[in-house]
Amino acid sequence: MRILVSGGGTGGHIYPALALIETLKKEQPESEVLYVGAERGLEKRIVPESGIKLRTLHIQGFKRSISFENIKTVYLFLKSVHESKKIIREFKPDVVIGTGGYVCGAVVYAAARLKIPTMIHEQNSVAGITNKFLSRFVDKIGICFDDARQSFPTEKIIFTGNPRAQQVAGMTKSNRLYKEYGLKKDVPTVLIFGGSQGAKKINQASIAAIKQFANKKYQILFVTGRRHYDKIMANPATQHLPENVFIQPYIADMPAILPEIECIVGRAGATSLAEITALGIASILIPSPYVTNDHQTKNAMSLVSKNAAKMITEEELNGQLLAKEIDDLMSNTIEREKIATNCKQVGVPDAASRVLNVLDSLVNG
Ligand SMILES: CC(=O)N[C@H]1[C@@H](OP(=O)(O)OP(=O)(O)OC[C@H]2O[C@@H](n3ccc(=O)[nH]c3=O)[C@H](O)[C@@H]2O)O[C@H](CO)[C@@H](O)[C@@H]1O
Repeated sequence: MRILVSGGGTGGHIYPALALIETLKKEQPESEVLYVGAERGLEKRIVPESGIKLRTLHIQGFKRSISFENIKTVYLFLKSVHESKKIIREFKPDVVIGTGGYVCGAVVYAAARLKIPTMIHEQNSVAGITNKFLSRFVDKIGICFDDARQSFPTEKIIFTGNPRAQQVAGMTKSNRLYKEYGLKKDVPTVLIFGGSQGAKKINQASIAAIKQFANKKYQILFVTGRRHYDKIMANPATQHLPENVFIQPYIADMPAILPEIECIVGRAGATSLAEITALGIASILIPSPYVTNDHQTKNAMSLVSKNAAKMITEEELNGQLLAKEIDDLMSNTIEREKIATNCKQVGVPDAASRVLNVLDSLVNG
């Protein structure tokens, strides 16, 4: 199969695409893949690191308020559609899939106009603007939450789950935390991170909680996000860290460390939730209130309502509450294991194969 993949902006749209490509390479090693991303997206770094061919487009997202920038956005979109058609004619894909983010708006739209079979993958419980726009033109739509059905034409929808779940589900404990990140062996680990970009409020609360983490029976791996790291490491509160607190800017290979994590504290981005549910890890979710239609709260509630995760709102978040919630969960093994078991029940560990089946059916009829 020749497949053109597009999606980007943030890790939540890129990692599902990469997981899909990984499964494709395993199941159909002769297939050819081209990734089209945005010049300014996180994909520019992440995709080549995975050894996948990348072409980029100069494109930007719409501002929510009316502004002059949006005129530029329309111009860049039309230019990118034109550019995408050129890339598609050169690469000659059998099928094109978009995994969200504005860049795939231009690429998938161009493919549909050229009558190439197309699919989009929606990771969230509420559709993003790009996928909503594309839903009119594409052949199939893969979803991960039943709530997303409301956003799309029923006849195109297939429940697939998020391909990243399959990548993570195949992982086993590897002692990576100890060998690569210097954490202690055989001490339960709490991972704190704010999505693929880091989250300022979660970072502030974590810094405020550092002293309260000292002398606990668990250790903390606090991942700040690359752009916040230097400032955080210059903060007086991080100068003398307790022995059980470790700080990193970013974890390049998150699936490899997740099997070693006892509890996750983080945003409720859809791809993070796919990972958490694939393995069954207890979590305390702090949804970002800054995303379209508050979709992270809806993502989080889909787990909280099944007692498959705990939740703190960003409004109530502070260092004291964060330290207390972590301590309560880490001190109560029975509750933690119950949450982890419920969490695993909602996972879709074969999601990448499910998406590939849809793509195969589009190509082979
Ligand atoms: C602010 C924003 O627009 N967020 C959206 C974005 O989130 P964001 O990009 O933060 O995405 P997710 O939380 O869904 O996924 C983050 C991904 O980055 C990985 N990771 C994170 C930190 C790290 O150090 N290393 C690493 O590899 C995680 O393992 C995960 O695979 O896309 C998601 C779609 O999936 C949406 O649900 C989120 O609402």
